[in-house]
Amino acid sequence: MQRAFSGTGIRASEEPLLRAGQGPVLMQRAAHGLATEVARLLAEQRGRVYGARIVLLAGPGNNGGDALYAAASLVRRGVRATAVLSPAGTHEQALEAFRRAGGRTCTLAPEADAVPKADADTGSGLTDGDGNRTYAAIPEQDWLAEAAAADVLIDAILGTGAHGGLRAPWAAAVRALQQNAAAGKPDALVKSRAPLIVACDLPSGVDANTGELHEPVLRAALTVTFGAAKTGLLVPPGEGAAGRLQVIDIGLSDGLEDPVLRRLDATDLALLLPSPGRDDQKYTRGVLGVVAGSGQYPGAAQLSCAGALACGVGMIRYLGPESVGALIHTSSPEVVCSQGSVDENHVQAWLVGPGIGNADGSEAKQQLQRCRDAYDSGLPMVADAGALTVFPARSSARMIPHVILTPHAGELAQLFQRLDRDVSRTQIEANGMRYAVEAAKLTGATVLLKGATTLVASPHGTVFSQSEGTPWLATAGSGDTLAGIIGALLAALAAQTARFSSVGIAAEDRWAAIAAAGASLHGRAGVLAAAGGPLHATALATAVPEVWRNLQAPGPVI
Ligand SMILES: NC(=O)C1=CN([C@@H]2O[C@H](COP(=O)(O)OP(=O)(O)OC[C@H]3O[C@@H](n4cnc5c(N)ncnc54)[C@H](O)[C@@H]3O)[C@@H](O)[C@H]2O)[C@@H](O)CC1
Ligand SMILES: [K+]
Repeated sequence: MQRAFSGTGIRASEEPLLRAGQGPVLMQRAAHGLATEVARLLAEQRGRVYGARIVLLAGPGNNGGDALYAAASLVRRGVRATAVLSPAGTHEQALEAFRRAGGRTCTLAPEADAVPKADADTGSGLTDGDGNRTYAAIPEQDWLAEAAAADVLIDAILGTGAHGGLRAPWAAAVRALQQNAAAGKPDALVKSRAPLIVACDLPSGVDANTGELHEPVLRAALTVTFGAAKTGLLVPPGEGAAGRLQVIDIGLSDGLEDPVLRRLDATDLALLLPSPGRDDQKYTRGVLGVVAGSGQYPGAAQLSCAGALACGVGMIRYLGPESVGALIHTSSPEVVCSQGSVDENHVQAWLVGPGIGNADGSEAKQQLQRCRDAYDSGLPMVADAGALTVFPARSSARMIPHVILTPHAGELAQLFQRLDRDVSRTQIEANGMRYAVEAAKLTGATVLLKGATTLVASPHGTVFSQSEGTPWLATAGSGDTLAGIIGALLAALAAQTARFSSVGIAAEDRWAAIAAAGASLHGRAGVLAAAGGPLHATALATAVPEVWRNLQAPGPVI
């Protein structure tokens, strides 16, 4: 399981080490990790490190210091490195090391434009007329051209000490880089690809605690982060700006408190996914009740059932219009369909809401009533799509973590409105973690916020973040399948608290873990079904069993 900590928490864990004079050691570990990862990237891209060109944007704090030390060691391996420095100052020892190694520098002008001035104390030689050491500087205004020609651009402007976004002159410098990239520079005749951007610790402008973006932000291909993953790198929109994440161990683990956020990995899934015991029968393996579909949206019911069946549910009892039941029978004859009531059906969990429609007709009213009855039954349930409009009407003021709400950002905004909280879809997209957590607290339910990165917030404060999917998953019917997958896992796993404790998840957080496991399975199935190309939702459920088999392959299942 991957764990992420707030930037503030990581800084707090560094404090005792800094007081003990370990700061320089930590910085050297960070710099070594960054240099190793950049060298690896250069070797992958170019076949060798020697002769590569890098540019680093070095801010005034330790983040810039890390990158300057890293670049110094790369220069010693034959890399041509240019550091763009902050007019507000630079980590002095790191700058000295960089210059001694042969790195070139220029300093941004303090004003708002991006035109740099050459360093006053620099020249092209190694000593001046008085025998004082001098260092190489690049001519004025050349850093943008140097950046365009570079293989790698290191963003080391701000780290965990940042307050808000970039200010002048760095904001102007980053915008100038972005404009060059948008204009197609570098010229394809000169160089075939734009520089790969590597973020030092985190992309500058990403809030380490929340993942909020303070534009302008350079989108990184790789983020090399130190000590532990920062929360902001595993939640949207920060995760999108961070690219691939590489965590460098610098020896902080002893001081790290409880993680803010967790991410289930393949090993966790293999341990958590249900598998039938010798004496199991269909009723003990989990019976899922499904209230989905309408004359208007019959496919949503079919897809939900297909998602649940793909997860090996013991039985599905479908409640809904006869016409929808008939369609389900043609695609999934194993589903038991009826038009009965919730009370008449014995199940372990309910999945309610996909495609139930929002018309005022008697059919839709009956489906909505079934959704309410399922909620009143007190059984574990997934409330998706149409069911979100009735759950919860007001803050429940009690804990109902066994109720998993699965909104996308727009549906979550509507949920907030029903709770008299004015939060827009845009606000939710800009800070998903904050609002998923708030919605879970207000409703007492478990809230799964769908997106490229799916967040699951438990009302007890635990947050999971899963990001295994592909953008091809943004297609009609994808959410219905996800709801079915989670419903099946809920029916099978709700009572199996020991399974969760075996991977370090408290019983009270198992609901959120089930939702996260469902999101992970769904994302993996999407990647498999898409295979790099387009995907349609019916292919998703078909892909789930193969994902499942591959997960179970590496080791024994408890
Ligand atoms: N503290 C430690 O023990 C370690 C820190 N490390 C590195 O140090 C970084 C944190 O270093 P710092 O605390 O020096 O912080 P930063 O390097 O993030 O920079 C802080 C500096 O930037 C300025 N600043 C803050 N917000 C700004 C903004 N929006 N626009 C312009 N300037 C702004 C501040 O005035 C301050 O001078 C980490 O991200 C990591 O890269 C690593 O070397 C590992 C060890
Ligand atoms: K940075």
